[in-house]
Amino acid sequence: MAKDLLNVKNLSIQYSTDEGVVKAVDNMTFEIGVGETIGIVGETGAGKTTTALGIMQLVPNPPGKIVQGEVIFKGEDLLKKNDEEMRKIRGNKISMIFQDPMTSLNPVMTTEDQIAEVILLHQDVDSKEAKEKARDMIETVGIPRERGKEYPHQFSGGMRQRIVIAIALACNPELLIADEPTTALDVTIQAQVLKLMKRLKEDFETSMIMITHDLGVVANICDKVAIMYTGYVVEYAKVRDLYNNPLHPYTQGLFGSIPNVEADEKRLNPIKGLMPDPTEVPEGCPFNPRCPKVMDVCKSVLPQRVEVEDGHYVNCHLYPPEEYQK
Ligand SMILES: Nc1ncnc2c1ncn2[C@@H]1O[C@H](COP(=O)(O)OP(=O)(O)OP(=O)(O)O)[C@@H](O)[C@H]1O
Repeated sequence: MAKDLLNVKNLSIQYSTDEGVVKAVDNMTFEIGVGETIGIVGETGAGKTTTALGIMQLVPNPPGKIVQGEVIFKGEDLLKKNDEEMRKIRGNKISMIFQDPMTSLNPVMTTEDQIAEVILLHQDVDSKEAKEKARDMIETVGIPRERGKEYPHQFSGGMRQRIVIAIALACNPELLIADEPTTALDVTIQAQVLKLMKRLKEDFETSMIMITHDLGVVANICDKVAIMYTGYVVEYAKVRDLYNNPLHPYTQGLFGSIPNVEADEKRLNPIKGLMPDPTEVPEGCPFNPRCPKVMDVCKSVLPQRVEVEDGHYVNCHLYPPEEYQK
């Protein structure tokens, strides 16, 4: 069993809005071992990005606030670090890749200068060495090193995202957080970028959090997965266990929403209904109004996390703790 690099414990993050309080992340717990990748999956608004921002201490405050929890990175709680300490960690030990590469790149700076800037900030090298390392990174992500002299607009979308990956990996971070890194790209380019990320993660032994709404991406790249619904993790397991034996009706619904070519199904079975208004999440289990297996208890009592098989956790009244507690 890999040693834990990151332990997120009971993390809760809220936003105060004019409409009321949004519990964007509610009592979230997961861990990542060295070299391991976890997928965080959920529909839009489930709280995936807020989880990432919480780990990086980048939740905008106001309106956001971390109300409880711990984010233990290599034995130290990041939530207890000050701005200066966090600046040294971000981009160096923990990096983040966002959905749209254009928002992360500076349009008026050459790509090699942008990578070199990060290296200079965190490593004890002069600018010539930093530039050389930057060109090495450009080559590592599959772009000819001479193109480092070019500006972001001279690259295609897929190449820009490769540059963003090069920036994120420039200081060989121990943890990479990728927030829907391929969503803005064409399907064929998506596959190439994912393949690249998978290879780099293995070469550099980087641990990774992959935020996505795509279960295919998870199957491809992740070791573990947390399924989120309205800020709340409903199921958490090794990828293989979750795919072989999805327990939560919401997870089962997500699988029912994927076209299955082999089964030659005529129609999909999308989950009925919509995610609730984030300021008016239903009492009890937040999924209860959409759940095909809803019981009375689901409408008033929030289910607790139960370990149904080794390392496979679910929050659902169909799995009462007394039956599964060892
Ligand atoms: N700055 C903010 N102010 C108020 N509410 C916010 C803010 N940022 C996020 N939220 C709310 O918090 C909840 C979680 O949002 P978050 O962006 O973390 O979800 P997500 O799962 O990453 O969604 P997406 O896939 O669309 O990025 C949503 O209800 C969202 O409206």
